[in-house]
Amino acid sequence: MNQRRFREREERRTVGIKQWSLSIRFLVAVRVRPHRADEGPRIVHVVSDKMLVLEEEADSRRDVLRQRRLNDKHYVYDKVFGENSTQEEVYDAVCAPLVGDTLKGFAGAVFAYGATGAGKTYTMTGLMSRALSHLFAGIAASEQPDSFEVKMSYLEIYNENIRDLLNPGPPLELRDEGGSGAPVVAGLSELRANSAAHVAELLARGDRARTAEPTHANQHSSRGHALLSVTVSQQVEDVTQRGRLFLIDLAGSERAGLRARRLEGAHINRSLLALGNCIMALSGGARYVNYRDSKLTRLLREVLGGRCRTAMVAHVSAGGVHRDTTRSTLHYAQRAASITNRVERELVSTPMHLSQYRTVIGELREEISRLKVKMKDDRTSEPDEFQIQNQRVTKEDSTEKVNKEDNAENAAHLKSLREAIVSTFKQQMRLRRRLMELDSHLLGLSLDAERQHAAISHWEARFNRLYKPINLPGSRLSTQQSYRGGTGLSSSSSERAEAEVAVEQAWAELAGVEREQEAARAERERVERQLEQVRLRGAQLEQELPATISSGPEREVLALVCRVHELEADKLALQGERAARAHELRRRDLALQRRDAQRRLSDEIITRQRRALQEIGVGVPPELAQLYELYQQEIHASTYTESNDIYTPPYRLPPISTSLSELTWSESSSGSGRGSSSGSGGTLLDYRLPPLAPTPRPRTRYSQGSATTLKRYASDESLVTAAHRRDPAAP
Ligand SMILES: Nc1ncnc2c1ncn2[C@@H]1O[C@H](COP(=O)(O)OP(=O)(O)OP(=O)(O)O)[C@@H](O)[C@H]1O
Repeated sequence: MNQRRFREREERRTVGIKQWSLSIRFLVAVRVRPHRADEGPRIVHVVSDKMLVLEEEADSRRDVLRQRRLNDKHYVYDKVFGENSTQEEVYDAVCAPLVGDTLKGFAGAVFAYGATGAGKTYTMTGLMSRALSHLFAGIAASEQPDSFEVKMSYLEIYNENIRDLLNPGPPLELRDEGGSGAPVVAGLSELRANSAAHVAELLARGDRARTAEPTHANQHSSRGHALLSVTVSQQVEDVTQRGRLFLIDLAGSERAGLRARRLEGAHINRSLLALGNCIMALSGGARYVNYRDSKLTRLLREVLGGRCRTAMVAHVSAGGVHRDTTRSTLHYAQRAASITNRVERELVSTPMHLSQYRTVIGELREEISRLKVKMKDDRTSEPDEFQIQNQRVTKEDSTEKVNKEDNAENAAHLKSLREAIVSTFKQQMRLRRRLMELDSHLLGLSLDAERQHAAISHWEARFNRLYKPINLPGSRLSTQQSYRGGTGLSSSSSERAEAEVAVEQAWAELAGVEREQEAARAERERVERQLEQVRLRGAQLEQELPATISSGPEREVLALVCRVHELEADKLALQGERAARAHELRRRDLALQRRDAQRRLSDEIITRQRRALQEIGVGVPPELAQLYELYQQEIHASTYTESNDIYTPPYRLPPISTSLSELTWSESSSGSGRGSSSGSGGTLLDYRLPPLAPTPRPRTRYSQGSATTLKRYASDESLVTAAHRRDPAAP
């Protein structure tokens, strides 16, 4: 392709680039795969290039959890590609801007997300070949095509094992290079690509080596994440500029339903969850992002955490049989998209005092440059006011020559002093930043450790009987051994295998985290000592100032430099506070997530209990009905406060008024009602519901029927369930 054609094409592509506004670092697009006749009615409708509608079930009255989803849902993204979209359109809007970035020495990434058979591989195949042709065309059209070198590697992560797709063999090890360096896949082949045709051949070879199996939705389903990495190096004078493009075809996001696939599914879900967490943390401006949770995120640390642009193309099928997976994909994508927008809001709400500091620092810097310019002018032209006054008091008989020599000597001394002070300031700033980074890293590591402990506790709780016999608190190894050696587990062997993998990984991660904590603490101490030395040196230099400086503007410049330094230090201190606050918020977020999970379970319990009662024709005692109603009001009240009505979490308890009238236990039928209620205990047991609230509140506190008292307990699920449990037995 010659230069003119390349430019024409580039101009066309700028449309896509413009759509990708600079404020969006993370672009979220959705592509709808063409509908097939065997997939049920079409339920996904593309309304515009940014919006689509998901039709919900028309008749869901029998499923109360779904009643709130009766209305069709609208979803908005940065870009929506309909069923007739072409590979070229997707490429131009999503990938072309990143290829432009790669040629300029930046990194970029595109992820294909979605359930099995939704079209991820189809899209990525199109993007991969186009991206590489575009790269080679860009290089050929450049001024110095020979200064470029293109290398590619292609790997697969399957069951947390890394495989080289260009040179298949045993699993490869992912090694942390230490510090903040990107991890390296030991032994991964990185081949030099000479042309688009050569690349096509390499890609085809890699695709053949991918792990694939037929699934219910796709005869040729890729079971692992495939990651193509293209590195473009350019020699610019004596510097090598390096751009990188990652194109990632993620494994299907659906839950592995088949038992045989449970482990595979656990690994897929784990890495997709880790990826989602990283994207959310990054989009939310978090200072610490946990990449350690999966190999996928560890490998993508460079691209996710750097200042590069990333795109996610979520894929959905238009047919009704895929409704659940489609909904879940749309939610995942919407969550990422909505959080991206929140970044802008957070920037606006930067604390006022911090922005004031910035303004003052900016003003001071302006002042410094003004004075510097002035000083330069003064030295080369007229003497300044200070010098004029100096000259006036200087004795008439002093020779001009002596003055000049003195001035030159003074100026040289001042220059070296100023340089020394500025250099110590810079050193101090660098060390302070490093300290902050280390603090933030340590905070993140403690969160990381907490998460791993939580994961271990989860499995411990689930396999309680396994842990009980050997209870040696404080000794991690022995707990682990007790886990391995334990018996009496009632779960299936695949569950046991899943737990074993998860617990082992959690312990390994924890050991890694602890090692990293130790190293970070040691480094922190070292940096602190260095900082103290530099600060002492700075103070000594500052002490020299009044004695040696005779020029007013010079002194002023140095005083201002000192002031800037102080303010910078204050700014860093504030940023540190902010990081600590952000850490606290993340901790609370975790707690909220747990509360949410508990609430969802409570909703589920209540719904099932009601369904069970309805099925056996048992009424609900009036006070319990009232509690239901209050619970429902509480849920509605919290839903109201949500500004984004488009995305409503699917687990809210639906309105119950209609069904309530059928269920309400009437006073006239109280005797039989109570009798049936006690019968319902057996039915509930048949459903194998877990034990209800452990500590029922005294009945008198809610049986009085007072609205205010009831309101106080309305959001307390344990009370609702406790009420339910106690009522059948009530006299
Ligand atoms: N936009 C599209 N236009 C035409 N056909 C498509 C499109 N997207 C997907 N297909 C076809 O649908 C089938 C499934 O697509 P694909 O293999 O890309 O799904 P996938 O999401 O990668 O699935 P898996 O996760 O199981 O690998 C393929 O036969 C593919 O050719």
